[in-house]
Amino acid sequence: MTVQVDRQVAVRLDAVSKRYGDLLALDRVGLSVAPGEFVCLLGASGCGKSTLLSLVAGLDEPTAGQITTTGRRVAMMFQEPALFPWLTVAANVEMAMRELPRRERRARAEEFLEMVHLGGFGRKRPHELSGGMRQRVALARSLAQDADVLLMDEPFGALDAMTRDLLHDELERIWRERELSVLFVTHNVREAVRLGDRVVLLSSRPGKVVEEFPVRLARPRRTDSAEVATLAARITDQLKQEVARHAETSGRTSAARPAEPSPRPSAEQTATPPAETASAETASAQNHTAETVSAQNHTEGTVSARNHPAETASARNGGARS
Ligand SMILES: Nc1ncnc2c1ncn2[C@@H]1O[C@H](COP(=O)(O)OP(=O)(O)OP(=O)(O)O)[C@@H](O)[C@H]1O
Repeated sequence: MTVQVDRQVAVRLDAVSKRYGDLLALDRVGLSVAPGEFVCLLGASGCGKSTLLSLVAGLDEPTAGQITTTGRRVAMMFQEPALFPWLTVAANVEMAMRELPRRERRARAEEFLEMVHLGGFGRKRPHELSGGMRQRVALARSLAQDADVLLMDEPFGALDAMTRDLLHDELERIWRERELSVLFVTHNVREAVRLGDRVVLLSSRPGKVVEEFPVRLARPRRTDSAEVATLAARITDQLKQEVARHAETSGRTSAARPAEPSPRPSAEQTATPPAETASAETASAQNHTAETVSAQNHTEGTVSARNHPAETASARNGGARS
């Protein structure tokens, strides 16, 4: 493993591949996120988006290639907030700051809860909060890790449209205020255009970067604005082509070889994505987190660099894994 510091990028993947047995999940992916940049990652179900995030988080190792992160700390947020149900909201946030003295931890937890507009909810238990509020707690916990790189795996996928809109606004505000670098996975093309400085499209298995779309629209954006819709439609067209191309390729492959059982519905097995969302392909949205992140890591909620030994070198000091 090479360790290097590069302050010019928050995250960089150089020719990163990941193989699970016979399955090539990612194929020589090249991608970078600049410090302070917000990059959204889109692609059909099963193209390797979560795999990519877990490699960057250090939860798994690439089969080939190199990953460089320069963040002091990398925090990860999942679709399910995974809070400890027996702890109060404040204690859940404090968990991310175990190295601090108790009094300081408490004060800082309250600050972070204020930041996500949950001041005064610290004594509640997670079950007393709505889904959106729980996700805010998860966001507060990520921030409490003092992360400057935030990896987000469909964090708002399970929320209703109105709550999602509100959280988009809050995430955008916090991203700006704290100068975070964000790599955000979503199936929702409009969400990607609403939030991203850049939208990166991954091909279907194996996952590979097929196109990048800079989003040059003024902020704050509205998910339902004409400008967002126009770019989202362009990206959706490209995504559809990619899904169709993959269906053709895998059709040829399966004609040559007997089909292997698939652990989850793939893009080509389901309906063509409707305009501006890739999520029609994903019957797996609910299963997703459970499938790709171990229960243990997940219980830790926002997995911090500190909590994961493999992340330590890169996340704390900036470093590269290969
Ligand atoms: N631990 C694992 N062991 C074996 N195969 C895996 C593992 N994790 C992921 N895969 C496979 O790798 C491929 C990519 O999975 P991944 O979850 O990264 O895709 P995704 O794009 O995030 O999917 P979705 O959009 O449905 O969440 C899939 O075919 C999946 O079945």
